[in-house]
Amino acid sequence: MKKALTVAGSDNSGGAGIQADLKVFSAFGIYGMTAITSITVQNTKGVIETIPVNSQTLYNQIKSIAEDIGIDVLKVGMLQTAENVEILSEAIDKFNLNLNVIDTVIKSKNNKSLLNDEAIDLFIKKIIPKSFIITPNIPEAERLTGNIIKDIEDMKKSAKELYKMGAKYIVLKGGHLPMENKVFDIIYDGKDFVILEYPFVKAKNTHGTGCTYASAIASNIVKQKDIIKAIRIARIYLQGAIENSTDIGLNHFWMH
Ligand SMILES: Nc1ncnc2c1ncn2[C@@H]1O[C@H](COP(=O)(O)OP(=O)(O)OP(=O)(O)O)[C@@H](O)[C@H]1O
Ligand SMILES: Cc1ncc(CO)c(N)n1
Repeated sequence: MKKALTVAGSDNSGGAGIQADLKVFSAFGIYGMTAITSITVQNTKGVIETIPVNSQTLYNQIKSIAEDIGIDVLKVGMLQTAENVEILSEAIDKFNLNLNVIDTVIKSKNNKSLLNDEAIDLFIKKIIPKSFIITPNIPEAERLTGNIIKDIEDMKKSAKELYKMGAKYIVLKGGHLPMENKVFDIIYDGKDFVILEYPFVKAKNTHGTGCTYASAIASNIVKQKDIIKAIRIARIYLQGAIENSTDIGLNHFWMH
């Protein structure tokens, strides 16, 4: 059984963060493990409170798993503090966590900060160059590049600039920019663009789509070498989770 570690915040409402990641790993038959960066208080309406975990405790959580059970793939979500960014960078080097999916979480849907302003430059400097895949949404890509993104051409331009920051694959998610009832994700590997096009679903609650997508990608890149195929499988799974969602949120187990 492949083993995945998620380094992320706890979402007590179960839709995003650590809780979503563990559901996704389970749906794909992956053994899921956690290193919690922040305890958040949230519900279907949004994030109410965030309490960061001490960065040494974060490091110890990663170390205890890396030195014992082992980590086949790493998924990273909310980090909240500069100290957590710094310690994660050390842990990636120390434990060779090079097969990873880094979700560039900056803000929640209700605009609550999930990565402090002073941590963003450090994240660009220390984490993006060590990333295998990064998965920014449109506002995050705008914040990281300084660009304004209004259409697919803008998405492609920003994907190229994000690639130059050092990740091997960029998955620029277009959920915030629906066009004619369609959503587009742009994948860029430094050479070619792949565009994934899906119908926009008028779901009541899509809380946690970003976390769910990133952990589905992590679950699949550890199973097979064709990265584009792995991302496609993750996107099909995500669409099913959205289409089968309820008022509470995504249905992570729609395949079962
Ligand atoms: N209503 C929708 N219908 C279909 N696909 C969607 C919808 N909303 C989001 N998606 C898809 O979900 C994925 C995540 O997109 P989005 O840009 O919303 O990420 P996110 O903002 O990081 O998510 P979150 O912050 O809620 O975790 C993308 O693949 C996007 O295309
Ligand atoms: C813990 C956590 N991570 C990420 C997000 C972004 O969806 C959230 N709302 N909560």
